[in-house]
Amino acid sequence: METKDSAANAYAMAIEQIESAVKYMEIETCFVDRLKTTDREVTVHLPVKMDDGTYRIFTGYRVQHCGVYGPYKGGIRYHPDTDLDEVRALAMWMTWKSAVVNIPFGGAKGGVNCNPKEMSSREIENLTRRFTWGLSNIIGPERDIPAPDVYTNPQVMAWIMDTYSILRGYAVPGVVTGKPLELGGSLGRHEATGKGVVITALQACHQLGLDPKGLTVAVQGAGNVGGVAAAAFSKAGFKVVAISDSKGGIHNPKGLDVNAVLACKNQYSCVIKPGMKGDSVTNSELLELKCDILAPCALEGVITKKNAAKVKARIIAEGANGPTTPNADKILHDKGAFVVPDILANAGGVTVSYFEWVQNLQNLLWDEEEIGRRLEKRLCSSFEEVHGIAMEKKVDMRTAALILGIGRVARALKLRGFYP
Ligand SMILES: NC(=O)C1=CN([C@@H]2O[C@H](COP(=O)(O)OP(=O)(O)OC[C@H]3O[C@@H](n4cnc5c(N)ncnc54)[C@H](O)[C@@H]3O)[C@@H](O)[C@H]2O)C=CC1
Ligand SMILES: O=C(O)CCC(=O)C(=O)O
Repeated sequence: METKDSAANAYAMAIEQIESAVKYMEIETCFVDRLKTTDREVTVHLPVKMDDGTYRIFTGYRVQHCGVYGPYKGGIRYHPDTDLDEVRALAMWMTWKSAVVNIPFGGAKGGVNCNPKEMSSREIENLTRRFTWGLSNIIGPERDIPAPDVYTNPQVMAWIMDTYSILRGYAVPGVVTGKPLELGGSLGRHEATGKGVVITALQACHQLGLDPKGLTVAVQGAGNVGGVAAAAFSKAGFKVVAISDSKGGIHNPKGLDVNAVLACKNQYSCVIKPGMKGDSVTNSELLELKCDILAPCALEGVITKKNAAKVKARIIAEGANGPTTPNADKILHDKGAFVVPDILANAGGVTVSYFEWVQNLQNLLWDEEEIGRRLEKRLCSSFEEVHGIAMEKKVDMRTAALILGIGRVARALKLRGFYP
């Protein structure tokens, strides 16, 4: 039961989602209980030398939810609001996501409670090396493979890889994905999540009989996911009418010059500056704009029971993890909105991370065309599977994706010998 209907507790959201999905499944209670708990939760306290010579203690987490399929997998976020419950939820969503796209990874997530915007590059490097050292016994190419998430990037992955490699005594590129290309990163990984949002949104348009040409899109978030998604929507013929970042957004109903907005973000760390064709918009206003597709690509818990009825988009393509609360899901479903859930819409990232890991283990390099082709094929077939379940069981796409993901994980647990 959802009481707060906000991002206040992502873990409560994740548990409520499991409870809704299992109502449509034949699954023993012991599996449900097992999947509501995590395999391992590590909290580390990290003394970090700051540029002024003082030390600050940061708290970091790595939660491994379920590793029945293979190594745990999931990003690491650096954010001032990160806490254990958020990381637990994100780890659970990783388990379902990998299962939905049928990738042999378990779910994990990591986070450090910090504000990287107020830290120098050296301080972030010191923090990252300490964090890696703290996790060094539980991560590794066969154990748990981090990747970028909010406010981390390929450089942070390079520091993780370097620290882990120093501890092992040889270079271990497969310990992280989303690395710089020079260190064994994969072509197409940077673009994968945002492109995946567009690939799955196109599938949703197809299901609804909508011609994508000229459909309007509002994108919340202008980082790795939102920025790439906005550019890919525009390239695919959609009209992007709004883009935001943490400071607010820009809106132009006639369509934005996406490249100019992203160049502004790159140069000035904001999406709007005087002289640009568009009006400023707050992040909450953006969610309620008149548009055909809304792509929340920033943080969790932004579409709630307070604003869901005011969302005008016909398709919600969830680039972010957990942007919609369970109460909001019901409201959106009742008003006929088509939600492409996070564990499908943003699964392009982990899919190409899997390709990166496979390339690292085999010491080979696939070209970008091959990666793009494999990514599209996997996302489209996963969309079809999820949509098929939604039709058969008469449920929304999130419930269908959870039924698929939870079902696969429960079957794997049973085969491994986790019997009632
Ligand atoms: N990077 C990846 O491959 C994947 C990321 N995700 C999810 O996508 C979301 C975004 O992640 P990234 O783009 O990687 O992070 P990022 O750090 O590259 O970008 C985050 C963006 O969100 C904006 N933002 C931060 N707080 C905001 C707020 N309160 N309102 C509006 N915008 C805000 C930032 O300004 C920035 O533009 C997260 O939910 C993450 O878990 C999901 C799958 C894969
Ligand atoms: O690329 C990965 O391994 C995971 C990315 C991630 O953190 C996510 O999908 O939420």
